[in-house]
Amino acid sequence: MIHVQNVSKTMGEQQVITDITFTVGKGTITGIVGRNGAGKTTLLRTMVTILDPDQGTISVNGEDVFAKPEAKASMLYVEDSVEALKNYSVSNIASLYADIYPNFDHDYFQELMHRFQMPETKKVKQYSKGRKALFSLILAFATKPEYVLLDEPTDGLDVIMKKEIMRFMLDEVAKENISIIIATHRLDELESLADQIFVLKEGEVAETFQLDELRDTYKKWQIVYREQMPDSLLNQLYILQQSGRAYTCLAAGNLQELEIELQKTEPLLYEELPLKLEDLFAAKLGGDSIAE
Ligand SMILES: Nc1ncnc2c1ncn2[C@@H]1O[C@H](COP(=O)(O)OP(=O)(O)OP(=O)(O)O)[C@@H](O)[C@H]1O
Repeated sequence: MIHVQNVSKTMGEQQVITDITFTVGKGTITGIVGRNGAGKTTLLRTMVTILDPDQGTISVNGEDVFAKPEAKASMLYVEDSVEALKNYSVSNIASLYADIYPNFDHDYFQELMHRFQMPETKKVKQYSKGRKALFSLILAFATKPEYVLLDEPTDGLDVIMKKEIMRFMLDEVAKENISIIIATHRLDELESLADQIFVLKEGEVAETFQLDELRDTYKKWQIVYREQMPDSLLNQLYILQQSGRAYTCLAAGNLQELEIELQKTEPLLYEELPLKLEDLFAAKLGGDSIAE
């Protein structure tokens, strides 16, 4: 677990982050969302001890990262790392990583290179922007960290590449129990993946969204009727999507009572679907981006 507790940081004259507190659990995806200049990079750089906080503490698995530098070894921060190495070949960089990171798994690296059909012979600078981003992630995950911190990992990439990278990250979380912390200005790219999202505004956590809490408050149902959903129920649910007589909806309030009412309307079928943060945003904000 990572604990960020009351962390503040001033850069030059400016208070860049103020009193930030949050926790990152194992095998989860955390989004740090905010506009340019909100303090996302400063927060990530402070977490991995590149910057010293003015106040507050950061601990990983119970160890303070400033008091015990080895505590930060389980975190890997990906920040344009490939840019600095762009004149090297892929195999040179893999060897370099193997030297620096004791857990670097060469077989896994090869497997990932193969899975994403990454040409191996090239110098990294010959990769497209999307391939460079993917290569950074392959390197990161091949070092088998517990926590990966990513700064705008899909910035400037096309939609297909973004989807590929997002799927890759979800896979890693599921298979390897890795925790990922992603800083981005695009809420919409995270809301279907993240377990929790912190919205940073002018260096402060302005809003927090947590899937765990959401599960206590909401239910998501898919309901199919012979005809249409009766108005009495329709008025009590938030319809996320309707396709003919099939409704995907969000229920809040007295969930037990609502389910009884739902059963009384005799739908052809209904089932509960897993909740995602994006459902909440759709219901609360009508899909507007809260990062704007
Ligand atoms: N070395 C520095 N000296 C003075 N101010 C700085 C320094 N580094 C960052 N800042 C200021 O801190 C603020 C937050 O920067 P930061 O890079 O953390 O934000 P960000 O949310 O990551 O934004 P971006 O997406 O643009 O990188 C900005 O206003 C920036 O000008």
